[in-house]
Order: sequence, then C-alpha cells, then structure tokens
Amino acid sequence: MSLGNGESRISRAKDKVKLKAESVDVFYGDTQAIKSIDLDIFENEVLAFIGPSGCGKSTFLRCLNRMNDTIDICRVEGRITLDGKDIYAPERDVVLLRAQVGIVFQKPNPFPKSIYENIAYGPRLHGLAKRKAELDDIVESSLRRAGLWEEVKDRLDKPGTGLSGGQQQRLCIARTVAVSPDVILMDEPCSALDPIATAKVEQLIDELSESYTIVMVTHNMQQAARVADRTAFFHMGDLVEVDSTDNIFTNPQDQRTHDYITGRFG
Ligand SMILES: Nc1ncnc2c1ncn2[C@@H]1O[C@H](COP(=O)(O)OP(=O)(O)OP(=O)(O)O)[C@@H](O)[C@H]1O
Repeated sequence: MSLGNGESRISRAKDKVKLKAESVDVFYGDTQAIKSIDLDIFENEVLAFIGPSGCGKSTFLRCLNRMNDTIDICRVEGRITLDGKDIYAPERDVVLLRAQVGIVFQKPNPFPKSIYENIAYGPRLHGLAKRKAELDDIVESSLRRAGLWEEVKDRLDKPGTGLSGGQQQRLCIARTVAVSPDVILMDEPCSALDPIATAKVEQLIDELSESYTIVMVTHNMQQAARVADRTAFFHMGDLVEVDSTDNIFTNPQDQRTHDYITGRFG
C-alpha cells in the first residue's frame, strides 16, 4: 500500500518510559483476548495500535487506565506501571488514575450539560480550582488546547450535545485535557467524523503530543502514518511488532504485519 509522499511523521527522540506493560494477559471469562504483551510507551510519543478487527487493540488500550474494570467478566493479569508505579495496586485511586490517563472514545460522548459544565466537571471533582475565576481559566485553556475556543466562546452555556460531531469530539478531548492528564488514550477517535473534522483532530493530536503521551487505536493506516511516531501491530491477541511508523509500513519484520499492511487480510 502506498502511503504517499510526506505523509509519514518524522520520529522524535523519546527516551523516558511513561507506561510499561509486562506480561499482560486479558481474559473475558475463559476466552483469552490478550496474550502476554510487553510494551514500553514513551513520554510524549504518539503510538498507534493497528490490526484486524477483534485482535485486541481496544482491550489492551483499556488496560492502560483500568477501563476494563467496568466489564464484569474481564480479568487482567501481569503488570502495568505509570511512571514506575503499578496501576493495578490495591491502594491505587482509580478515579485519579483515569484523570492521569484519560480516554477519548470512538463516538463523541459529551455529558448532557452545557459546554462549560462538560469541561468544568472534572476539575471540580478533582479540586483543581478554588475559585470560579480559576475554573473559568481552566475551561478556556482546555477549549483553546482542543482548538474549540473560538467556535464556542459565545455559547458556553449551550448544551454540548448541540455541537457538530467533530466539535463534540474536540469537546471530549478538551474535557480530558482539563484534568491535566499525562497520557491520553484514543479509541478510534475519528471513525465517526467526516474528513474535515478528522483532519482537525489529527492536527490536534500532533499539537497535544508536545504536552502529552498519546496512544490511539485506529483502523486507518494512513492515519497511523500521518500522526504516529511508532506503530504497534496486533494480531489475534498478540503484539506482533512495534517499531517506528516508517519501519512498520515500509519494512515490517513479521509476515503477518506485511500481509496486513498490504491488504491481504483484515
Ligand atoms: N466486553 C466483552 N465481552 C466479551 N468479549 C469481548 C468484550 N470486548 C471484547 N471482547 C472480545 O475480545 C476480543 C478482542 O476485542 P477488541 O474489541 O479488543 O478488539 P479490537 O482489535 O479493538 O477490535 P475492533 O477493531 O473490531 O474494535 C474479541 O474476540 C472480542 O470479541
């Protein structure tokens, strides 16, 4: 598959490990969905997860902020650390963890509240603002970071659900940013968006990677090539290989990766 000229992102040097997965297995009841995955995720990188439907990309992504805890039959084994600390340790505050490792879903899911309240909710919950003026500042800066401020500054009291799909997705990104995360997980964040809204979110991912570590699941290989420093290929619960996005698309080491990127399956 040709990715076209200039589409691949130039890798920046990354060295500090932000998230580390060691021998991670995930089961839904008796069925194993993730098989002994080891992966280092570096600070401020954009890492894309690709692979055929059902290979476990979303399952593994959800391990990184314990979203799988919400699925009764799901069991996670192994060890995942954030800045060297076990995120599955019994004393870990999961609400705080999910602020540190925020998540943006495929379908924009604003709260049925005003645009302002969508952003203000998290900072209020986590006690990040003492006064209304501080909260106003967080709301404005988060919306600015998500590239949405100019479009919504005169309608902050209007429902978030009244925005277009692309605006709603940027509102959800602003909501994640508002609680000062370290990592932002994105599960196919553009799959419900049109090409223009997709381009805006991709541009935003590039800007946000200056400040945050970003891990995204995508079905769109061109999108991985445009936004990701590194790409990880999953197949039937295995992490087959992870490398610079350029290497994955031009010189994959595993036949399964080769077959997938050349469109032979998936
Ligand atoms: N809540 C669940 N209960 C039971 N099995 C599940 C659940 N969620 C996922 N699975 C199973 O785990 C496996 C991996 O699914 P997962 O959604 O992680 O894959 P994926 O690579 O993200 O797929 P897609 O690209 O289609 O979203 C699949 O076999 C799926 O059926």
